[in-house]
Amino acid sequence: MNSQIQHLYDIARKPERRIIGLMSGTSLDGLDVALCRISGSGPDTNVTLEQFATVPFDEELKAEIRTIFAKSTINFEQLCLLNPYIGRLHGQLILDCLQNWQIEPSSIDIVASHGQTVYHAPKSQHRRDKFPNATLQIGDGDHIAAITGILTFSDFRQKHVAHGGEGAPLAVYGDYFMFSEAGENRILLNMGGIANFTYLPANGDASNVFTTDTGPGNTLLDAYARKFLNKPYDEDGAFASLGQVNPDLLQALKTNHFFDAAFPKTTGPEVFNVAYVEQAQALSKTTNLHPANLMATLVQFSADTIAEAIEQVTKEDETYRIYMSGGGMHNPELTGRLRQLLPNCIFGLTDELGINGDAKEAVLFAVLANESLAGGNTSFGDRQGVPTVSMGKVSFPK
Ligand SMILES: Nc1ncnc2c1ncn2[C@@H]1O[C@H](COP(=O)(O)OP(=O)(O)OP(=O)(O)O)[C@@H](O)[C@H]1O
Ligand SMILES: CC(=O)N[C@H]1[C@@H]2OC[C@@H](O2)[C@@H](O)[C@@H]1O[C@H](C)C(=O)O
Repeated sequence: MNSQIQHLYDIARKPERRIIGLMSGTSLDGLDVALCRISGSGPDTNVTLEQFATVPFDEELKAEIRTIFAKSTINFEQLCLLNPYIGRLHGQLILDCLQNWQIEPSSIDIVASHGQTVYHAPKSQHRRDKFPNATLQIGDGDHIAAITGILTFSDFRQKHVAHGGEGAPLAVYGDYFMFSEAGENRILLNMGGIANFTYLPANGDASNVFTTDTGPGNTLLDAYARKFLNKPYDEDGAFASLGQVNPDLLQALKTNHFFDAAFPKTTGPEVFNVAYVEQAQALSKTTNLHPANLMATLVQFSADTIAEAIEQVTKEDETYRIYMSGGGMHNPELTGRLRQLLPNCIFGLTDELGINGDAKEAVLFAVLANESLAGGNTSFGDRQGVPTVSMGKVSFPK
């Protein structure tokens, strides 16, 4: 037997595994590196976050990725070059983090890498009947395994697509395994570039659990922060706080079939981008809006669409706790508006549940790899969008 197969088998049988989860999201802010200690599987999964770092991307790398990111027409050579480049870079960043933390790479069992999404195209978006849901993440796992010498799981989303899902959101699995609590209706709200939430009913019934994207989180705010402020984001919503919401533009922004589609559903910056906003401005005759008013309207757009989606799963006579994560939780303009819109919900952070909200998505991929190794038995019912599968492809270091 190939000794690497034996090694994989041995890791799968361990009572506890050390797994590094990696996430580089739609905001292109940096690589989230979460070193987790995980035991059990399925609803008995136990995660301790040992270390966490976000390694910021420099402007040069962001610019390279942006040449192909969420664009329907790109330079194919650039895509081909970035695939191994990002894999090697992620591998090197893992080694750097381990060195900072004074941890030997040989003590890590698995790397679980999301990669960089470069294009996301569910059927509802591409609308070409003969083609399935589609999504593409790059930063090949073979390069991460070769550089780090650590067994690597990667490319988690394709299996979800192969079983009828849209390849996202995958948060449903990790959120159910880590955060489901009998007796409490929970909503795990992640506000990254795109916002999504997981609904965890108090009865703990896996067949009622789902995660759905709600639309933009920070992606439009960041795009206009780059444009108006020459900064990667509007820190603490300071610029947005100077503006007034324009109701006509807000209405035009909310006019899109994505918001009428049933849960679970996904989207990305392929839809919600500067061109989308410019079109809404043209339709609502608000092209001359003051930049601060535009920013305030975009914050309201994110808040309204998140709140309206959450209202669809909440009942007036029940209590819900919302646990926030993702960069948007740091923006008081966004969270303040959400609190106003959802007065019946009690707001907190996933940190209260033991997982740092900035690390949550990276932890998810560690949990998914753990499930592929040691679980895979939890049924989420026979629903499209939450297939019961083991995700991730294996890369051996040699
Ligand atoms: N202090 C702050 N004030 C305002 N916004 C902030 C602040 N801190 C972080 N953010 C926002 O959070 C973003 C990063 O969020 P996060 O890392 O969760 O995104 P992501 O993981 O790339 O996205 P996705 O979940 O869509 O893949 C930043 O680009 C910025 O918009
Ligand atoms: C295709 C893709 O990368 N989607 C991301 C993105 O970022 C947030 C939202 O859009 C979510 O659908 C997903 O990531 C999280 C980790 C998920 O799959 O749950």
